Amino acid sequence: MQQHSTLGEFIIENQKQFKYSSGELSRLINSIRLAAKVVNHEVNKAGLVDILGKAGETNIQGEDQQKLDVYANTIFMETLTNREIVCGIASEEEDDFVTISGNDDSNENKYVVLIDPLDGSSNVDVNVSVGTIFSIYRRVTKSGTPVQLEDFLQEGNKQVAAGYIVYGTSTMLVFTTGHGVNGFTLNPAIGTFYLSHPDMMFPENGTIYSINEGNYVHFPQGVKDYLKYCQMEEGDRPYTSRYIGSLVSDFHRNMIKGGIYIYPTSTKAPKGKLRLLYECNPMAFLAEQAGGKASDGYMRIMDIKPTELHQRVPFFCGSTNMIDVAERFMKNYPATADY
Ligand SMILES: O=P(O)(O)OC[C@H]1O[C@](O)(COP(=O)(O)O)[C@@H](O)[C@@H]1O
Ligand SMILES: [Mg+2]
Ligand SMILES: [Mg+2]
Repeated sequence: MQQHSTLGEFIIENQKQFKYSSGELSRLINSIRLAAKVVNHEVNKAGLVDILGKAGETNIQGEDQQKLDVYANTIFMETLTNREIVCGIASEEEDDFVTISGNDDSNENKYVVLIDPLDGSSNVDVNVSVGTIFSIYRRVTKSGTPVQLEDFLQEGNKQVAAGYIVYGTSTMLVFTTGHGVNGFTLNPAIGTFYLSHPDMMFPENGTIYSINEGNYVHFPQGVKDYLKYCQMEEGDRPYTSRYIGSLVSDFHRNMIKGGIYIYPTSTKAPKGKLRLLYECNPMAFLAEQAGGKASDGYMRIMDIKPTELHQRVPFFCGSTNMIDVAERFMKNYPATADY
């Protein structure tokens, strides 16, 4: 595909590659593109409008919702609902999944979307890059009937598409439909996404590690051992520590430069912090499509059978050789998280 073609052209050009290509998935990705532009507009002027700070509510995970969490959630929910292209949506900011029924109460649409409307919430007020993460599945229950929990609790290896938007120095939409990973940069002057990063690939090796070392004393021994390994004077080590605190932004940097992101279990978070369905599975799909790897330190993230909508898992994601080494340290000790 010729570089700098628009996202719209790319979608039309590649539609025939899309599994079950009936145009529905294209319309769905186009709607995510639209919602991304609306949210981007608000993020870019966050200090000027009343969108900073806490919303005064907590979500089902007991986290204080930021105003931008709520705003982004509303925009993505409305954009996807109004276009009647999905039969159900699950979101970090919604307690339960939302059934989208058509005018006649049934819904022939075949896709469900799982979304983290605003990723990196702790960075919103301090003007550090944040993102949105999405994951798309075909429903498994009969179309025309109300969507069920089982339509959302599918293994990551069943995803038909996944991606993220990073609202950073530039705004990019990066996604996969199972045929590689492509990145599109928004030209804010004309509101159009252009193909700027075709066929993105994780370097097999990297020298960057991303982890919140402030939790070091609470980490499992395998993680402590791996961090010591990263910091030793040997070969291409010590590695460089880089941690933005927005999964999307840390992942994006590591995919371009080579690196590993780890959010492990800890005595404070025995199952880890990140959510399997709308954070780890979509990033794992992208990582694998970009020649990288994603696990919980022991098993492939996308083979984990989900049991709850907001379940958390430990997350190791990045350059293949770095994940292999980290897993070798983890496998010296029994897994602590069970699901
Ligand atoms: O502040 P911590 O504990 O290091 O956690 C940071 C991690 O939590 C997250 O902010 C969780 O995502 P949300 O902001 O969507 O809740 C990740 O983006 C990030 O990598
Ligand atoms: Mg998140
Ligand atoms: Mg979030």
